[in-house]
Amino acid sequence: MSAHETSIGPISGQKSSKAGGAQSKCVAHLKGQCSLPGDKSISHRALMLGALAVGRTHITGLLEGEDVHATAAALSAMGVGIRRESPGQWVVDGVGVGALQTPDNILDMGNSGTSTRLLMGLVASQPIRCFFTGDGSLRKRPMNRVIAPLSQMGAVIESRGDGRLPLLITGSDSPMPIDYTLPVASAQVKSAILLAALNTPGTSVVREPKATRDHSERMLKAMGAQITVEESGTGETGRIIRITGEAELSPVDISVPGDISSAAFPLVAAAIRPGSQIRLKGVGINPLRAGILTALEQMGAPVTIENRREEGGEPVADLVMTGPERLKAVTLDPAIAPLMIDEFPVLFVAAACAQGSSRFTGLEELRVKESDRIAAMAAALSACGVAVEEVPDGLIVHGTGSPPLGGATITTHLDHRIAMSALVLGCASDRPVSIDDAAPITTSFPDFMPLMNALGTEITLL
Ligand SMILES: O=C(O)C1=C[C@@H](OP(=O)(O)O)[C@@H](O)[C@H](O)C1
Ligand SMILES: C=C(OP(=O)(O)O)C(=O)O
Repeated sequence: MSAHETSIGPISGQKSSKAGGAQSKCVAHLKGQCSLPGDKSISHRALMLGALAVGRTHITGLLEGEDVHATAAALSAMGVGIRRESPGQWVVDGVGVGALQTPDNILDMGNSGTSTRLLMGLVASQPIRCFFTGDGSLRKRPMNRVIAPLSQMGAVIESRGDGRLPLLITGSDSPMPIDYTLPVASAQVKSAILLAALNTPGTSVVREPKATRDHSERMLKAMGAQITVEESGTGETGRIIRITGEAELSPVDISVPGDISSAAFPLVAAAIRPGSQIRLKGVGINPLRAGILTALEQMGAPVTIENRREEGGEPVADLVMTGPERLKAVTLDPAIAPLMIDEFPVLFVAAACAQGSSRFTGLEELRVKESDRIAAMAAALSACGVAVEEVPDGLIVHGTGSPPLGGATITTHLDHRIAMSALVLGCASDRPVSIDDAAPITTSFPDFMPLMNALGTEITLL
């Protein structure tokens, strides 16, 4: 078996599912309990930091979606031994910081922004060269946000000219530490710099004006990196992260919690069907990811948090949602945006079923995700009879408190979150809601349909 293979065959970041649509019908309510697939952000980091550790990392609960496969395939192509032992159980034989090899082919990152930006960071401070490309969605996404700091650290990055994939990155053999203030609230940019800093002499500093998910910092600390996190005291939630390079990371066993971004779909489906009662077991509730819980509470659908515990340095709990008689409209504080950035499309669905006008702003980042999620959801909701107003940095959703009309086929634009949000909308609409392409769902939540249907939804492939 070559280094690029696992016991289940070659690791590939390519889509395996056939294109085809799906449809969701109105159901009375959702009932039951389930566990969610592993957190996507933590899964990427477990593979990458495992790859840089000296020795063997055991991972349980790894998300086996296409985005995480893209990360595994790229690391494998760079000489890291990665093996799948059984569902969710993976072993990574780390090569140590600074010991990755130039892959012998282009790295296809599929649909995954996190894989691309974090791996660019990893490559930036090592004397290797990688070509990165991706699917039609990823090739439209902005990479200048990582190209700028990584170039300052010494990497040479050639892109198509507009800072988009495909690009070629030549890592530096004498990288320089950086003191960098993030111009956008982005955990991907922060993590790219932290990964580059690991093989850079001296101390690098990342200043984030608004706190973003801190999975990289937590895992780096657990593996023995010299990293400190300080509140910046600038009024907002800012932080200053300092990391000292030429590090040696020690492997740790990583248990990946359930993904709160995936949990948002059954939570909202239950919230829009009165009388629903669901329990989602073992979901990560890192405070920098848990904005969806605050938002749903403000809409009159509080989540009960039970059995709180800590697993692998991350807070975890069981989440119980009881579908309320009616949902209230909300004007959400824009400060919450980084704490639930990927959950907005499905929160817009909750707002469509609420009584009154909800206002969501501070969401300019949603326009540069797998699709322009503000435009895509505005189109989806209005096609289903919901009045919306698009603003440059957000969406106003005029809910009437009665079920949306539905009856439309929604264009998913290669975006898993648009696909799943539209299917959640169908659970509470007068007429079925269809999507043109269900394949993107496998990027983050391959078991979405069976899991949702076990809770009572009626979602079928077309
Ligand atoms: O760091 C991560 O794992 C992620 C950060 C977020 O992106 P940004 O950093 O672009 O906000 C999020 O949207 C993405 O799904 C995962
Ligand atoms: C934005 C997302 O992922 P990525 O940036 O990794 O493509 C997402 O999962 O919603």
